[in-house]
Amino acid sequence: MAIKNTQQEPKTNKTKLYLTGINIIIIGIGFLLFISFFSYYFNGFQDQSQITSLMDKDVVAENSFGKLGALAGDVFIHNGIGIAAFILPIFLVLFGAKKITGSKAIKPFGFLSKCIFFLIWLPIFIGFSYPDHPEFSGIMGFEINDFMNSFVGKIGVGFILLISLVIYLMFRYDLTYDRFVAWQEKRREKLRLEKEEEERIRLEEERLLLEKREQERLTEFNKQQELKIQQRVKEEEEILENFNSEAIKLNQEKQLNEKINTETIEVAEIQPQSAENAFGINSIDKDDDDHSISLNIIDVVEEDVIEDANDFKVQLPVEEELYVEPVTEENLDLIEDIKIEETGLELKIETVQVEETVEQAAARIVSEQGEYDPRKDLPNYQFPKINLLKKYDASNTTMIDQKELEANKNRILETLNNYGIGIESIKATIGPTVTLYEIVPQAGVRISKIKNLEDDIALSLAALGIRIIAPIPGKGTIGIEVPNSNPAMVSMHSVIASQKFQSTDMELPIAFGKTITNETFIADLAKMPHLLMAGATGQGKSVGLNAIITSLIYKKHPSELKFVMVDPKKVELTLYSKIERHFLAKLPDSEDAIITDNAKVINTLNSLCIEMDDRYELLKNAFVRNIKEYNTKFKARKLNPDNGHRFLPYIVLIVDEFADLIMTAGKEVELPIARLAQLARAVGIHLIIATQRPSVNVITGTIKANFPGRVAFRVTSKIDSRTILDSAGADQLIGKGDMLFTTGNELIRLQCAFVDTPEVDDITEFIGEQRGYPDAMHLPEYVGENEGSSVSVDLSDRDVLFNDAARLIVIAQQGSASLLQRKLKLGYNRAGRLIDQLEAAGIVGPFEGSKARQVLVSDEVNLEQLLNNLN
Ligand SMILES: Nc1ncnc2c1ncn2[C@@H]1O[C@H](COP(=O)(O)OP(=O)(O)OP(=O)(O)O)[C@@H](O)[C@H]1O
Repeated sequence: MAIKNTQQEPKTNKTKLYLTGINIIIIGIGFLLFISFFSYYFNGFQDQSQITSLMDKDVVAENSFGKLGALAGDVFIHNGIGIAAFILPIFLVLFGAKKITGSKAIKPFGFLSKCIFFLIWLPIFIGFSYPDHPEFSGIMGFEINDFMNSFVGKIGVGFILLISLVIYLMFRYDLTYDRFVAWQEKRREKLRLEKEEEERIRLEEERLLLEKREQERLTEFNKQQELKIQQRVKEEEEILENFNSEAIKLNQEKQLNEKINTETIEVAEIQPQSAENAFGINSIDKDDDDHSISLNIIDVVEEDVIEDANDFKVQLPVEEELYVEPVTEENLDLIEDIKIEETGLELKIETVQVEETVEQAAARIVSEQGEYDPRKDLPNYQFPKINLLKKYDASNTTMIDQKELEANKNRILETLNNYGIGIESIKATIGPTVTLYEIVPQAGVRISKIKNLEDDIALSLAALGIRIIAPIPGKGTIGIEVPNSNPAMVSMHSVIASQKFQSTDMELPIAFGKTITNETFIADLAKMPHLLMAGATGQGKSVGLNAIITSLIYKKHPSELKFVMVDPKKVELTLYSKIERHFLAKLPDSEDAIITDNAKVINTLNSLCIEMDDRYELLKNAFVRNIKEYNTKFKARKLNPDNGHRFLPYIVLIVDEFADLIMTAGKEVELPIARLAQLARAVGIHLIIATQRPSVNVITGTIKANFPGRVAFRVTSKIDSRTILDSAGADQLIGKGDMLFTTGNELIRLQCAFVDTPEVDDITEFIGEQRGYPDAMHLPEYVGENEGSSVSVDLSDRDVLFNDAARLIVIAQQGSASLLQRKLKLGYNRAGRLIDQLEAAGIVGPFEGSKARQVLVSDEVNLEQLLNNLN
């Protein structure tokens, strides 16, 4: 057997060799035909005329493959199928190559089956489209087309060609109508996604542009601030220089006095021990009658001449020699001892007290008077009672019934099942308005698949507001939030009365409402530190604002918290005017504490910026970093109120309709808001801004970046939701206080607590009837750029400090507002106004940029005359 096998092998090899040879010939023929066909298109016309005499030896064909090539071209192209004839040599080459290599990648019959249709269709099509070029359609294509043309007409031929191509493609590519529709849908989806992406990019670009502009504006603002500071520093340096030259003058005078003293002592024949010892003795008067000497002594500690004070009477006979020690704080006691024990002199000396340190002084005052209690201003103030809030019907809080739960569960499972998604387990958590179904999908199910079924699940549950959280952060499950058919109302009463709120130690606790697990949810505004609220109209924004204000009022004493309320809608916050004297802050010259006029908003916001700067100054001087540390230090009486220190209440700015403000006042509002949002957190100024329209030109990049706390009630579009929350979701809420809250991390779905207008009315009434402060807290004055110009100065309405300011300026011969600020302890604005009045009265010259103003009155005598004239 083994021998037989070895004999067979060379035989098979040989067959293979033969076959390879044959296949090489086939490939060769393929190439030959291909080149012949190709060449035919260039030389076929010349060869055509000689085609009948090709057998004649003298006839030379132009074709690259000679007569044979010319013949092949004539048969296959001219008399055959035209350009479609190229299919044949390609097939031959592929066939031969396949047979030799055995490669699966080469599929000659696959190629042929794809092209066979075109062997017929293409010649007819070319004959139909280019009847003047039979060399491309071949006689066959030309004739068939001609025949069909006479039979069904030109349109008929075109129609048949088209139909046949469509049918061929349908079979070839399996193109059913469903697939066509699916393809269409896919295309539409792609277009939609592209559009969305374009929109996103556009919005992003818009946001970046606005941010850039914002940045530029802020840089400009900072530059101006810096210039102002530089000017102020310069003014102060000049004043310091003046003081120095004054000091030098004084020193010279003092030295002159010393000289005179030495001379006086010489006259009295009392020699100081040394030259230094004489320091401190201003003059010595000798009285010969009662043998006494009066020493007029300079207070060395203060380095100031204390005129006719400290007149030490030294009782001694003139003959006795007196050694006067240098007068310093330490040796005053010593002198006293010496005078009584050794010399028997009676020296009347004021006792020098050892200075207390700040800590010691604070401890002493605290032990005498106790810590500073800001609430002592209104000692009898009563916090609003909990029963002012309505409980609402208990049946309102009944939970979702079992049947609904079961039905929802089944529908969810069914829907997922229809899409081939298996579930391992499902769990329901019932919230006040929404029930959360948590599902664990079977291994291998893609989360995005479930997320995509959001609409299908909503459809099967026939409910609005389905939100799918895939996955729930930190849980590894997928959440499907389904609104309850009978939502329960979360009353403000229930959240305020909750243990969590009552025992919280947050600085500014806000009880928003309840979570999906029915827990009371409280957040600290001081930590947030600013809050942005958005929601379409009627979705619970105003109720939300009332809930926030109510929470704060229930926790804070009027001395600890002030609201600045801006209400362009004029009706939402008016109720709070009753607590003006307790909880509100306003500009000194405004009548209403609730600001409804947009022009006033600008002044108020700028005034808040001044308050912020003032507070930063106080914090800096107290060496603390934030309001909490500052107030603790102040309560411990470590900060002296004489140095301007005061207890700082939190200030919460509430703007009800921000979009309206931006529309009317634009950048003038945006700039101070952005400044406050960026800087005010440490000094206890917090912002709550609500808007119906969360579009990018209302909520600009800078504002957004500084408002990490966001609340979204229901909005109308995904884009709005993205603008406010940076993600979709708010468009799927169900309204009526259903809200999403975030501080930058996860989104929390909450049911906002409901507080009705009559309840707010009762609370404000309760507080308003109690004794309050004489007026709302006054914010620093702000004089707008236009208001402060000298044109509007009315000299008949001069500041009460006008005369003092004028004298100060004339004595110092320096027209600077900061001098007035320091010496008269004024705010920047009042000092600025005084300077304007002084200018109008002709006491100082006009504003000269960075230089101090010129003083036009040379001395006090002239000034007094001028002031008399003015009076
Ligand atoms: N937390 C809530 N619980 C129950 N119902 C609510 C809640 N919040 C709002 N609603 C209902 O929705 C209605 C509209 O709420 P609200 O006035 O707060 O809307 P809004 O967003 O301020 O509208 P607008 O912007 O037009 O002032 C309320 O009258 C109330 O019936």
